Amino acid sequence: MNERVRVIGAPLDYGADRRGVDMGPSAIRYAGLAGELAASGRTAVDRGDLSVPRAEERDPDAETPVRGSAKFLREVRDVCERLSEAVEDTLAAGEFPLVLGGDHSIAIGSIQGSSRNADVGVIWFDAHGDFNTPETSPSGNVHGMPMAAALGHGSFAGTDWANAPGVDPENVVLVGLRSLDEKERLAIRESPVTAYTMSDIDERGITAVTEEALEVAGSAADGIHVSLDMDWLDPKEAPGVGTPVRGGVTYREAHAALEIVANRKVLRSLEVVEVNPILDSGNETASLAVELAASALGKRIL
Ligand SMILES: NC(=[NH2+])NCCC[C@H](N)C(=O)O
Ligand SMILES: [Mn+2]
Ligand SMILES: [Mn+2]
Repeated sequence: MNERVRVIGAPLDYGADRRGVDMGPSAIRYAGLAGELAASGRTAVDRGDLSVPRAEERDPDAETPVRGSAKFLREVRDVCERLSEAVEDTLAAGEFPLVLGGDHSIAIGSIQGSSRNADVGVIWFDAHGDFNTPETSPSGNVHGMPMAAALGHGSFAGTDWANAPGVDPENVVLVGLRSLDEKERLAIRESPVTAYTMSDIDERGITAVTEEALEVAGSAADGIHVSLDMDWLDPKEAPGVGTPVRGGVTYREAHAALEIVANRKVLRSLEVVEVNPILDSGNETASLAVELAASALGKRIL
């Protein structure tokens, strides 16, 4: 893993129907990101935020190049294209990309950038599968689609900006699922991706599940992209998210999982998404996002 960390903010809220998640990068920095990265033994450079046009000036239903419903897809595409380049440049410079969301649609850009000309596995810590397509999505929100977009499902097939050909679905692992839409559920079952629900974590424990996830994702030759959706955690720990679902992982389980990720030394890129300061209480979700990023990057107590 590269010692120098490059922080890239992606203050995008077009993929979610809740405003406020665009303030995530700011809240995460305010919660002490720089200090925690230093405490993880990393040298960090903050490249600031990608620019995102204001939503008030945009038309959610402006014509999009796909069938079905995908709100603000043009805007999501615009930001993801620039994010993909930023992540690719970071890796080319020998630095580690840490992407701050923004809603989860930014994963389309970070996964593509991380896997450009590389063989990369993905671990997706999330209450949701984010495996909808514009055809199956009940909401039309693109933050429910990034995993399907990366793998080229539905009308994302053959869309250069969205697909990540360097990611083999055999090396994709979803961890912590507890809220799936009906068609999304079938798509996950039919796909070669590996999925662990909260019941798997209940039965086998977070340590065994994370180790197995690393085994599966880690068979990709060039490392793993970890996508951490803060709604993976129980809403009691992380209230500041747009789509909370009861019954998530605890504070300790989340730290344990990310420490195990760090121990493997296969992490290639990391993103933390869906922090919504408007819905948060006392910036605690942003603080937790900072702590968990530090654990993933190797911070230890002793
Ligand atoms: N990244 C997220 N928080 N995704 C939530 C997705 C919710 C729902 N499954 C949808 O597609 O609309
Ligand atoms: Mn989620
Ligand atoms: Mn998500």
